Amino acid sequence: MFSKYIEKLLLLNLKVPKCNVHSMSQICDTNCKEALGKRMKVQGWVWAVRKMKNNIFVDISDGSTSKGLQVVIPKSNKLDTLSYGSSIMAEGELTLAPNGSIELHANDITVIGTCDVMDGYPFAPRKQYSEEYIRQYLHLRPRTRTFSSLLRLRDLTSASIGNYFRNREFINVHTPVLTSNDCEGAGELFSVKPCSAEILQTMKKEGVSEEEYYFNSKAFLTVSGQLHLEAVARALTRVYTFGPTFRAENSKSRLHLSEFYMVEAEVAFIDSIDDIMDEVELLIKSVTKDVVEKGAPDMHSFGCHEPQWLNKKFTRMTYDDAFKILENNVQTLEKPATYGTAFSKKEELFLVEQNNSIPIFVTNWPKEIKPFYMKACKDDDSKVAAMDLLVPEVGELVGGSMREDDYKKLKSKLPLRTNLSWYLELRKYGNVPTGGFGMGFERFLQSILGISNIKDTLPFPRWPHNCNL
Ligand SMILES: NC(=O)C[C@H](N)C(=O)O
Repeated sequence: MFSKYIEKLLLLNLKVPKCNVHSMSQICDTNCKEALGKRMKVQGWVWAVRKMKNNIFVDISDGSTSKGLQVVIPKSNKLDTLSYGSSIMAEGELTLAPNGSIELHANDITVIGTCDVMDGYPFAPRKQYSEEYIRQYLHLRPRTRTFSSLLRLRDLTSASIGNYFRNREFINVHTPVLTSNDCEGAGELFSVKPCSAEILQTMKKEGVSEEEYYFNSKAFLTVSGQLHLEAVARALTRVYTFGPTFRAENSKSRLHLSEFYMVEAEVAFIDSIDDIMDEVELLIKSVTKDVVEKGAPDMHSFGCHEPQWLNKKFTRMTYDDAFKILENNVQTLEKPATYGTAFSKKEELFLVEQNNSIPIFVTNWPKEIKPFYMKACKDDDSKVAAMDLLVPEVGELVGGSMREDDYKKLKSKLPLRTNLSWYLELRKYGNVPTGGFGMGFERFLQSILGISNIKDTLPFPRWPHNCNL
């Protein structure tokens, strides 16, 4: 296996690293017999140090895999500055330990960066810490085993989403982060204005508003790439974007972030929301299967299992039917549901729970509570062809709809949105029906990895009053 990796590099015409430093993933994951007896150089951070009678045992990790490598050094070496948390480089021979795993018998260890564990380093080996405790040290959190597993699983999931779309012939489009539109119309925008001294001075001189000077219009951080994606879908047919989106919601809940990544897809030439739901279900199940399979060691060290719904068909029901279920369960819910409003988190979670924890697509929503761009249902003008996917523990994970493609109907909904004339114009030239969806990436990670708090799904979470680090 190990030599196969080298072979692959050579095939790609890439140079095998000269310094002969190998990653833990190359050494531990391949579990290769060929590497045994070879001299290797490794580098990483120390998880734990055990001083025994003749030898010092050091567990190190470079973060490339969930596994650590045990380095064994004769005690005759003077290594006063070696402690957990320090960074080291070790050189020696790879051998098989009595338990069958690979270890490095080092004759040389260099401490690259010391770690004074008495001077505030917040983690000690083999100690369990709560997520809240670890979250206080965002800059050191990647050093913990669980969080480094999370980061690798996040990477794997993100790559798997890219592969899924490629296999399904979707084209990746980078939609802008800076925009002048509020796609969702909910006003949850962060506004952007320049703060360069030079520009500020010019603005003052010219007496122009700070907010509108730079772009000639107000600018915001995007809440969704959908509108731009609709423009590209009317040329490339099947497109997706996967990038950061921002919502100025005043919520510190375990399910909200001010900055989150969203996977959004848009498909042209479709005429039913059912096609969108089929795509969402396939995406979620394919990516989850892939992560469960390829990420097994990290899922194990992270302490999570394959989600129970993975092999079950997702339920589909209308808003009206979901509402009836809520109405019939007033006692359990304490508060009666109000028809024509969005479901509360409690109601969303209840609906999934009573469905044996199988995800539910809720369709045919009252038009008043959904954004302007959604298309009316064919058989009921008071409802829109939209869906929300509700999943266990998280509630709403995906939202999507057929888009209003009738020029006149859309125009009547746009009077207050003069800056969206370009969006309306899409319905004028070679118009086609489109539909699409958006899935919050962090909520997806929460649901497949069983993470209770969304702040533990990405390295540097942003939420109200928290943007210092
Ligand atoms: N692309 C989408 O359909 C997502 C939708 N704009 C939302 O933010 O919920």
